[in-house]
Amino acid sequence: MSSGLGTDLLARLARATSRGAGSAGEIVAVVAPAPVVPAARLVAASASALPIVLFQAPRREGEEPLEVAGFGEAARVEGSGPGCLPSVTGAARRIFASLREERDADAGGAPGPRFVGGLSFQTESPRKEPWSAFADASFTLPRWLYVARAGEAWLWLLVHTGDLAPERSTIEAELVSIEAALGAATRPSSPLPPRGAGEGARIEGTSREAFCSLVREALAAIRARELDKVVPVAARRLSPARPLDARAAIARIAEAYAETTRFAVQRGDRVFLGASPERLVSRHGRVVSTDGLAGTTRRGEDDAALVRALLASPKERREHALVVEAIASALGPRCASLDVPEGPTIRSLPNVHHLWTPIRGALRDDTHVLSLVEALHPTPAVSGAPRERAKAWIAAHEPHARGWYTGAVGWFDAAGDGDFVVAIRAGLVSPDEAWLYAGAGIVEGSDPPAEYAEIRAKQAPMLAALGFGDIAADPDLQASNGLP
Ligand SMILES: C=C(O[C@H]1C=CC=C(C(=O)O)[C@@H]1O)C(=O)O
Repeated sequence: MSSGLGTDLLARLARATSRGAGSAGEIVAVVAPAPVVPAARLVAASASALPIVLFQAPRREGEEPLEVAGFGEAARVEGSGPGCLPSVTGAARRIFASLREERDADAGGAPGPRFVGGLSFQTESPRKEPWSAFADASFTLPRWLYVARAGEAWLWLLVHTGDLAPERSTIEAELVSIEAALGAATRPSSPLPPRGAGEGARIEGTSREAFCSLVREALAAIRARELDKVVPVAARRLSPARPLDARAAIARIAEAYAETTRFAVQRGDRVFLGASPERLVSRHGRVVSTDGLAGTTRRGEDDAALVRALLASPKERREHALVVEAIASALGPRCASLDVPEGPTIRSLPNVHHLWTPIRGALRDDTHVLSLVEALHPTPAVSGAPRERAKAWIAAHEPHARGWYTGAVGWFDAAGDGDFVVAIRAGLVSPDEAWLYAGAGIVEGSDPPAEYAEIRAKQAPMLAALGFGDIAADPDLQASNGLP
C-alpha cells in the first residue's frame, strides 16, 4: 500500500473485525484521517468505476461547510409513490441501527457515515426516460465516504461483516484507486473544458417559441385566477459527437460556482449533477435553516442598476414573496421560533442575481430532516402557488419529464441531521447525451421573451462545464445547431 492512509484503514478494519465477529447483517464502519482536498476534484480524479455521490456545501455565515464524496454503495434506501419518505426514513434507521462505528482517537471528530441522494419533483410510476434509473426517492450509504470539514478530512470504509473474507482483494484494489485519486486531487486540476466539444452536437428540446407559448399559457391561467404563480421548466437534450465526461464537468462547475452547493448522484451510467444556489432545508440539532430564493436578473456591465431594478420590481418581489410565505407557513408550526427577515437581499452568482431571504428557526422537537423536506418540497420557487394547482398545471403542460430536476438533493445522518438543496442549475449527463433544464417563475406581469432569456442565463453554467459554452454564447452556432 502506497500511503499511510491505506495501511491505517486496512489495519483498523482488521482490528474492528477481530474484536467482534459481527452479527449477520451488520455493517462495520472504520475511519482514518485523509488529506484535505476539494471533494469535487476528488470525484473528478477518480478513475474508479464505482458510482459516485457528491455534496459540496459553500461557505455560509456561521457555518463550517461540509464536503462529502462517496464511491460505491454499502446500502441504498429507495421509495416510490406519494408519501414514500417516511418509509425511506424507517429503512435508513434500521440500517443505521445495524452499523457499528469503530473510531480511533485521531478520528474522534470525524463526521459520521451518512446517506446521500435525492428525490424527484413529482412522484411518477413508471418513471419516464431519461430518469428510469432514478427512483422517486433514492439515497446511497457510500461504501467509501470522504468527509471534510474545518480544515480536516477523513475517509470512511463501510463493509458488511459477512462479505469480508471474499471481498478483501476487491477492497484493497478500490483503496489503491481512491488513494491515487486523493493524490491527484491535491494537485490543481485544469478546469478548462475540452475545446470544440459542441462541434457536431445535436440539440433538441424546448425551443424559444415553445417556451414562450408555455409562458403565455401560464399567464392565461394566472389571469383566469386559477393560479397565482407557476414555474414552467424547459428541457434541452444535447447529443455530442464525442463522449461527455460527467466527472470532469463536476470539477469545472465546482470551481466556477464556489458560492453554490455542488452535487452529483450517479445511477448506472447517468450522473445528475449541478450547482444549486438554493438551500431547501438544513437541520443541525434543533437549528433549521432554509432559503427563500426567487426573482432573477441577468448580470451585466450595468450590474448595480440591474440589482436596484430587481430589488424595486413589484413583479419580482411578488414572485419572491410567495416562496417566503410558503416556507414560513410550512416551518412555523414546527418551530419554537422562526426568523423571517422583513424583505429580501441579493444573492449574486457569476451568471445571475437573485432575490434572497435566508430563514432560520429553532425546531420544537427532533424532527428528522426528511420530514422537513417533505413539508417544504416543492416550494413555489419550482412549482408555483397554490401548490397542488401549480403541480397539476405542470403535469398537464410540460411535454418532458423533469425527473429529479427541481426535486431535492442532499444528505442525512443517523441523528436525522441533514442538508438539502433545491435540485436546480443541473443536468443529467451520460457519455452519449446530456439533458439540461431550467425554469422561471411566472406571475402576472411576466414577459415571455424575458423569461426565455432568463432560462438561457440559468443554463449557462452547465453548458460551460460540459464544454458547450460556445453554443451558449454564439448566436450563429446556436442557429447551426438548430437552436432558436
Ligand atoms: C426554477 C429555477 O429557478 C428558481 C430558483 C430561483 C429563481 C427563480 C426565478 O427567478 O424564476 C426560480 O424560481 C431554475 O433555475 O430552473
